[in-house]
Amino acid sequence: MLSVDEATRLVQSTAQPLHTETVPLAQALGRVLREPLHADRDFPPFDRVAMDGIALSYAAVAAGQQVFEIEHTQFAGQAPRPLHNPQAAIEIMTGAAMPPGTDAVVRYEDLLIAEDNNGRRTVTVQVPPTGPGFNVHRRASDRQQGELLLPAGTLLGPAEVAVAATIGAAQLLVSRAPRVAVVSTGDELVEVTETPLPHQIRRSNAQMLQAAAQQVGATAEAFHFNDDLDSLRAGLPALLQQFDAVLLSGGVSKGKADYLPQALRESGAEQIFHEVQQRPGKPFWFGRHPQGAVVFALPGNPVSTFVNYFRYAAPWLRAVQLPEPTFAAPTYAVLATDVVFKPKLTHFLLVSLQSSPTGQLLAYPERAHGSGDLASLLPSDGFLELPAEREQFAAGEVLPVWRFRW
Ligand SMILES: Nc1nc2c(c(=O)[nH]1)N[C@H]1C(S)=C(S)[C@@H](COP(=O)(O)OP(=O)(O)OC[C@H]3O[C@@H](n4cnc5c(N)ncnc54)[C@H](O)[C@@H]3O)O[C@H]1N2
Ligand code: MOO
Repeated sequence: MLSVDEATRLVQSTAQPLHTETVPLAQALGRVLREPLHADRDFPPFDRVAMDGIALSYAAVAAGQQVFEIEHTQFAGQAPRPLHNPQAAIEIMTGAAMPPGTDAVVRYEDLLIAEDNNGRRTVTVQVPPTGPGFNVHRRASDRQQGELLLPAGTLLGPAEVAVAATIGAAQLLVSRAPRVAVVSTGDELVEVTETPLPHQIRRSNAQMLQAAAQQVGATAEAFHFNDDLDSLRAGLPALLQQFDAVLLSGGVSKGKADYLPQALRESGAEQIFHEVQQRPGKPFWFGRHPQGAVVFALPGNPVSTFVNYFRYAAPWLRAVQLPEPTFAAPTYAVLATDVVFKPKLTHFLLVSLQSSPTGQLLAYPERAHGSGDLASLLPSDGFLELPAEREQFAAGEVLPVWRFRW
């Protein structure tokens, strides 16, 4: 049977970059940038006043001057008017451009302003600036015009959206969202809005996969088939041709109604593998339509579907949005208790994660009644990957962790 590493390599080998599209900045969150973005101006674009107070020439302070006449007041957004008399000062606000002739700023907290009967205002500097540039955010001190800010392949979060906004990138070239068909199979499954009979359950896996695919920037449509070879044969070919990925749950193990591997093959999908040396999720079927979708047919037990989605499908859905598909390396956590797992299978162990006072990420195994225990996902933050070669895992061991909650 295929190892988890071999299965991972085969899944990764099917990732091809998706085409691009242009979206308005307001819709770019969570998308992957497919063009490099450079600074249109220096950051900051002018010598920026960093404190509310007065701007003056440091040379006057260095010469021992403490009292300055205020020539005028300048607000942010006003074109700067120069300082005429180098022994005077300009009252000034944070965000304004430094007026020509000034090079240092004194905060209101460090000065006293007095006004005489003629409305003439003078300022006494109580805490002098220590040099030119004091309380000034210097032009180009952060980034220079033309510098690369966001390379192609950057995942756009709020910080990236802000940087795109500041350089005037109102439209962004991003990866097209992966189009995903989410397919549940099974006669026991009813709609979420229905009241199940005693022997039925609601279709939770399809909702889960749809939500999870949306989380990585995909658009996901849901479909359902009963355990019936003819309806699978009739419905699957269109899905395989129209979508980038088809995520199925259920119908892939040894049951008499587990028709999916056969129906997928008859619908034009090539099997790449069936069954991986892992728990949960051993019956995982993976394949591809030569002109269409990559197919993740995940075992139907809810935890099995969930864990296998995050272990194989989510990284794939992220990778195909990159200019050159690459797969993020796993992160690591410290096992908090001893664990014994005897089968010769890679074990995906549900854990909750806590940061220790010494800065370690500690993984606490969560109680779970096997891969049918949907509710065991609730206290869990991710799953550890325990290698198949060993049975005993000691508290303190560092192991790969796949997080589904941050
Ligand atoms: N003889 C064997 N039986 C089973 C094996 C095996 O190796 N030999 N493997 C077991 C393992 S491991 C798993 S996992 C399951 C997976 O089987 P299927 O992928 O064929 O899934 P189903 O039988 O269709 O369903 C399993 C279970 O999950 C529930 N389910 C399915 N779809 C959904 C959904 N959309 N929402 C909520 N729940 C769903 C379904 O009702 C079943 O209870 O097979 C073992 N059997
Ligand atoms: O894949 Mo099954 O989930 O081992 O129970």
